[in-house]
Amino acid sequence: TGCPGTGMAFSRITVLDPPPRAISRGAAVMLGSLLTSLFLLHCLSDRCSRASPLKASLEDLRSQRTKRLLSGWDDPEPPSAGAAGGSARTQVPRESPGPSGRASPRFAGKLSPLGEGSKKLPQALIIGVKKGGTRALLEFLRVHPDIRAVGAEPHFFDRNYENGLEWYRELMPKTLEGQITMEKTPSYFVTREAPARISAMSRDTKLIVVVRDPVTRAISDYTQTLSKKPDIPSFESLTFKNRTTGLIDTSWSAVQIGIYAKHLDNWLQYFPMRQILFVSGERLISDPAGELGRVQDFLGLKRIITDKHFYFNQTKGFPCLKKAEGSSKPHCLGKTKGRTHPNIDPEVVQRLRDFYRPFNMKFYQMTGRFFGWDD
Ligand SMILES: Nc1ncnc2c1ncn2[C@@H]1O[C@H](COP(=O)(O)OS(=O)(=O)O)[C@@H](OP(=O)(O)O)[C@H]1O
Repeated sequence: TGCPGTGMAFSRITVLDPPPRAISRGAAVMLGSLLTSLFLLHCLSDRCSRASPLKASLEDLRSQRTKRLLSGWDDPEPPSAGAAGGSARTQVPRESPGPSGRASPRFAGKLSPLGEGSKKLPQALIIGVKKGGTRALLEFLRVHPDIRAVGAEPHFFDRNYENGLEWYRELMPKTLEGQITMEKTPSYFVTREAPARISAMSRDTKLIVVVRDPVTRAISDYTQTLSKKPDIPSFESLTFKNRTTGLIDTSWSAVQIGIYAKHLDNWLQYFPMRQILFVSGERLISDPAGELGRVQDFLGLKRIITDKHFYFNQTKGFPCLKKAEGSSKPHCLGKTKGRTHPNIDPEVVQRLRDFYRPFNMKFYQMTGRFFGWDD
């Protein structure tokens, strides 16, 4: 009646004369261990986690949320090819497949052939100004082998801050040692919270602001809105609080954004002037290589982008790249850059010039650069 005897008897019985119940128990044990081994093998090959329907649906939800957030970007210019910039050292296709296997038009980055490098938080940002020429500057900078940039506007420090720095870092292209990660979101310049938030990410962040005559900037801004909503009131009527008294409506964002001195004051509470570079939007058109030279110096990079990279496209009326980054073809910015502006009543333009003059003077004084908007 002892245990060993029972065991022997059991094993003998199962081999020689298995009763039906013993067979099914034995088979169940074998099947169970077989299935367990298979499952373990499956997990070792890293498939079990992906096979989990719960996890899959959580990931779907997460990526859907990110997609929703990203689709809210207001840059009307879809990144021309490949949303993230790349290195000239790594001549590979501009778009890399997203998690779905398809190239994501906005954030697809140009990876180095082995996908090496790591995603880092940006060390330099183009923070403004809206309609200043920020897209042109970013597209030109991306030609530099030591710059990698997100093409779309992440709007992290204004709209998406609650997503956290990890979310932000994930948007960045991979960089190798010595390469600078960049992004541009022109609304940062006028976002009250942006300086503190960027400083909290890193006090050493280099900031670039492309500025343009505030009057033409306002008209450009209005032209963009008009292209999306053709029914809006005229520029002239939006400019004034009261047309007869000539009181300018400073709460209209097209006017507000151009009061550069006021916005700059806010940045200077958090960043020293030496960490901010002002690029002339006008010179970026008339002498792109000159402005790019200043930017490369500011970023501590070798002056690789020179005159040789640009040609003036007569049809477009703007400088274009002889070879776009990662390509051998000439490249101009898209149709939404360099729009024809509507004619504005010259009296209204003059009234705006008078309005901006003192702010411009203050801005020249603060930056130590004369931008020549009030000649
Ligand atoms: N090389 C080149 N090609 C085309 N356009 C150029 C270029 N350099 C500067 N610009 C000027 O850029 C203006 C658009 O500015 P942004 O790119 O900052 O606009 S946005 O805030 O991102 O919407 C855009 O304004 P509009 O002319 O009003 O369309 C251009 O004047």
